[in-house]
Amino acid sequence: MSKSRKYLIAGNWKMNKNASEGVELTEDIVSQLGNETSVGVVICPPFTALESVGKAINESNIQLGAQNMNPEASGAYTGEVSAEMLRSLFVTHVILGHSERRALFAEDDAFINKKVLAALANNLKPILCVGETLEEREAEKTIDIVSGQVRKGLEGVTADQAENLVIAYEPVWAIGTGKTATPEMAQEVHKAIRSVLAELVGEEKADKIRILYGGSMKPENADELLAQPDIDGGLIGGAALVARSFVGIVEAAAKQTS
Ligand SMILES: O=C[C@H](O)COP(=O)(O)O
Repeated sequence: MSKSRKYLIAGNWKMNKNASEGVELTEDIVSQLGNETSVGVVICPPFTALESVGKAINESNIQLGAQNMNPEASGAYTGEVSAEMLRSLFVTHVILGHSERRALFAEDDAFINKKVLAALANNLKPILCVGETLEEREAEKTIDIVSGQVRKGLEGVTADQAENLVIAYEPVWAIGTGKTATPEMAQEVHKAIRSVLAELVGEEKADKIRILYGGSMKPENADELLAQPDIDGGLIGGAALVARSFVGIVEAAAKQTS
């Protein structure tokens, strides 16, 4: 059964690929994807490869995403990059609040919220990442944790801005571990996220927001995950670094829509 929401497959390269390696991978993805337009595709390379990858996707339907940004417009923030700087490189999406940034760089919900608001104010589509740790899952706190992250991350977002939002549910214990949430486990959380979104921006708008799954997604498990009613795509880490795997996941999404 096809959904009204267009699937979105986003590749998060994390700290992998320099500029020339990024171009090589992108060219491979572009040639394997051909004219696929039924699925939205975003590639999120490191900052240093944004410009060259942006040129390599120029003629294709692929969009460009960044992996982070600072909420301030400019100033003395050594090492940081602003929304406007990303826009100047034709970036359309930005991953915010990834669990690696929360855990390794101490980003909290309030800071992530500032970034979400700054991204939206600058016409960037935030991909807000949420997800529970293994300890939280075992303590049966998953829905509370994830709902809280969505509420705090989206504080101040208006219903009019909702169409530009993307949420990614990434159970921390499934990231880069080869362990995937079962489709049923993921669907339960995605459904809960959609009801929080409905509370925040109304049911009609919430129905249009894409909620991606992330955590060891690959062509072999993509069909089942993407078939779930509230899973609208994937945020792909490891499998996005291999053109065939990444394109395989896009093809799985395309199959769902046909
Ligand atoms: O942003 C992507 C996620 O962290 C998933 O990474 P993974 O596919 O390597 O598990």
